[in-house]
Amino acid sequence: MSVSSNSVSVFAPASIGNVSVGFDVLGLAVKPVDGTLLGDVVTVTQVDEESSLTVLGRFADKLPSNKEDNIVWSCLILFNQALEQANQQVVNVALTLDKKMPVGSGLGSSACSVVAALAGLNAFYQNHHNFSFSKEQMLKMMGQMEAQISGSLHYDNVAPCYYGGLQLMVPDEEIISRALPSFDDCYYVMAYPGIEVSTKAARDVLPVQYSRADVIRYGQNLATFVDACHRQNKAQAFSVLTDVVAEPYRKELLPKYEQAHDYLTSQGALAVGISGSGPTLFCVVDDKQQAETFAQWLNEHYLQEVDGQSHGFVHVCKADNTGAAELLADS
Ligand SMILES: Nc1ncnc2c1ncn2[C@@H]1O[C@H](COP(=O)(O)OP(=O)(O)OP(=O)(O)O)[C@@H](O)[C@H]1O
Ligand SMILES: N[C@@H](CCO)C(=O)O
Repeated sequence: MSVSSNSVSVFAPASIGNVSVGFDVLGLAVKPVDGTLLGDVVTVTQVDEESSLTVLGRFADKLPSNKEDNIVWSCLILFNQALEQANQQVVNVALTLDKKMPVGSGLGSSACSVVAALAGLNAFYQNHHNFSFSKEQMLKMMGQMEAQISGSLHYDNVAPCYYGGLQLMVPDEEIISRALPSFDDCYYVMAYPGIEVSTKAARDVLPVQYSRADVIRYGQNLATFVDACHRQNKAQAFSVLTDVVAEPYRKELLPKYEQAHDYLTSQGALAVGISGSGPTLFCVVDDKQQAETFAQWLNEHYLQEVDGQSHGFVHVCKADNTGAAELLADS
């Protein structure tokens, strides 16, 4: 991708929301080991004419055709309001969204667009107008946009997507998210089956109340996982990666999920779970060859055909510790 002197392009990566044990409070950014850009790219270019939005890319036709209904446009409006409040000059920009991420996939698709747009605008103003908002201010705006599109405020996709790595949401408005040490030798096999599950629909199937036993198990699993991350104890971390909040209810929405989960677990996967609100499945291993073998199996057994066509894909990934990143010319 080439970037002209008055424009900035930012890439924002896919993420695993919840990571099984932290419903709405844990998220991990991931990147394919083969170098594929799994995420969205937004380019911001200063123009004399009115501001505009162009949508390109493999999944562009899955988005509303009206620019006002695209979350990237809402990001521009929010960012411009924030500039005015900060007494900064607002300039007209042409935005281009390269929509590489399937919508309703559980890969944090809307978060990728939100983060690429807002981080792109911030980098543009920093590079060309010598002004930028702080990372904390940016993350708050990202959360606001994610809430607008998905109907509820959860940072578990935008925080890892923006900051990179494994992020834990903390109940402090000034901090919002803390980085946890992740397991950098692990592979995350991400299998998107090619069907759409809306985040709202996947939240609607969840119970309103949970039993005391589930609450205790949830707290113990999350606490044990966080402790194991800090001590870099992989065996302990993945032995408790069991979701008692969402997976038991959401798996009904995901054809072939349960069979895939049971097969991969029986073959030695360290953990298998639903990425975000699904339908993407993630599977953790610490051996590259095993990751490739599982990826092949998931390609053959988890992807679905819709109207005779398959839109799914499988990627062998690692943790993306960079998060949103400016793309340099010709990168
Ligand atoms: N740039 C955009 N990217 C993604 N979704 C968008 C965008 N603009 C508007 N939308 C709309 O927002 C809704 C996003 O729904 P949802 O939250 O289920 O998707 P998602 O964020 O892609 O899901 P997930 O987090 O599971 O990947 C869809 O109806 C989609 O058409
Ligand atoms: N934590 C959110 C993530 C959505 O991608 C959920 O599971 O509903």
